[in-house]
Amino acid sequence: MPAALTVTNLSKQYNHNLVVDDVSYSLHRGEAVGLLGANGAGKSTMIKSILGLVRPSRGTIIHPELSPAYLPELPQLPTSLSALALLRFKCSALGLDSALAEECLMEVNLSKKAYKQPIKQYSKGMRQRTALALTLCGNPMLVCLDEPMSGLDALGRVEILNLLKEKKKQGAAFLMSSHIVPDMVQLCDRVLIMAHGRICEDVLIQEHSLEEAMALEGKLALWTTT
Ligand SMILES: Nc1ncnc2c1ncn2[C@@H]1O[C@H](COP(=O)(O)OP(=O)(O)OP(=O)(O)O)[C@@H](O)[C@H]1O
Repeated sequence: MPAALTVTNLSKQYNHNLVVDDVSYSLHRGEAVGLLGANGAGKSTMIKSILGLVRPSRGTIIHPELSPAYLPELPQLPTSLSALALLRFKCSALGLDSALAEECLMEVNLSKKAYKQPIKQYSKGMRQRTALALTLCGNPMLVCLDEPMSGLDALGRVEILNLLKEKKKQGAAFLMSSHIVPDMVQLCDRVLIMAHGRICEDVLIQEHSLEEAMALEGKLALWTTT
């Protein structure tokens, strides 16, 4: 099966600061890969390079998707629109039936009474659910998520993890950056530990268990203190 994403010898330098340093990995359909590392390790820069938002200094990025779906770390939503209007707009841009807009909002469990309210009246978690619905609308096959659980309460995190697991089962490939290790372990099949722009370790996740999350926290601590 062809890879959903292949990154080869990717580097990004800002002036004299090498923030992504000769990184290579691939991601297959139905696979989720996590990016774990301290603040400034280069996770967001790597994701933005894949999306073409940052021009790499060196290396190649290959994916069959015309434009991968993206949830930015700080989603900017048009706050005068309602979630429903926004999702209808996205459906029509993708050539999909606008009736799907409501389904997308139901998937992320946005409260029904918020559907027609302007986004400026939403809480942080409601905005995050709307941004996730927008990202997942149309069932994209390659999805880059930067801190997807940001602002979600405990139940919301479980709901969204279950949704992402379901999309993964349907064949979507995920590249996800997060600081919440137990969430990452639940979804991801591999976790790349990053420090100073490099991949220090590629950790296989087999059981998706709390024990694996604790072991991963330990490995992360080792790499971020050296
Ligand atoms: N536009 C830019 N110009 C110059 N330096 C930048 C730019 N964007 C990011 N950097 C630098 O690149 C490095 C990596 O940043 P990046 O945002 O990729 O880190 P991160 O791992 O996503 O961190 P966090 O966990 O805090 O989100 C940091 O040192 C940051 O200051």
